[in-house]
Amino acid sequence: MSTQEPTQNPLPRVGETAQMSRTVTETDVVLFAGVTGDMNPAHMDAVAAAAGPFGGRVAHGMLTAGLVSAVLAMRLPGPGTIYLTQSLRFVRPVRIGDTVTARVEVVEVMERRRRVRLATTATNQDGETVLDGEAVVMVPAAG
Ligand SMILES: C[C@@H](O)CC(=O)SCCNC(=O)CCNC(=O)[C@H](O)C(C)(C)COP(=O)(O)OP(=O)(O)OC[C@H]1O[C@@H](n2cnc3c(N)ncnc32)[C@H](O)[C@@H]1OP(=O)(O)O
Repeated sequence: MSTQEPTQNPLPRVGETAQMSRTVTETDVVLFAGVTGDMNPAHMDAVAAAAGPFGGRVAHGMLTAGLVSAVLAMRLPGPGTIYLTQSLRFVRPVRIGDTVTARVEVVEVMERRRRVRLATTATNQDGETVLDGEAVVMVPAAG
């Protein structure tokens, strides 16, 4: 019989950062439209989108936001993370072929309730911010 306490998932520290990059493809946009049902012509119809505010098709804003979710889940805090809240500002459009880097930075750790607040941003290949916001997540003690 073991008398050892079970180990807990570690909480991150304020100032820790993580990021992931992805080049957004035609396939990404079409698959995202199919999964969500968001067939907005701004994403799916080149002719209609050409007459729109961006002069062409753009990626779904929530696809870009999904890249933030991926960083939270896979890097920081990492696997097991549970989303609680996420604010978002879509600052610039993301076009097919753009390489988006989603980045998160820990700004507050609430140890007792195992909650973490993070600044969340995404930039394009030119270093321009395309999305910013803030997330609060829970880091379960186990799992
Ligand atoms: C439903 C889905 O299918 C649709 C999508 O997913 S569309 C894809 C996701 N969205 C985007 O790609 C939009 C990207 N955003 C932009 O390109 C720009 O924000 C804009 C062109 C929409 C507006 O830019 P601009 O005209 O330059 O605006 P200003 O800088 O002049 O600001 C005017 C005021 O508006 C405020 N503001 C601007 N952008 C945002 C934003 N994303 N969220 C909240 N507020 C925004 C800005 O702060 C100014 O406010 P102020 O009080 O006057 O300072």
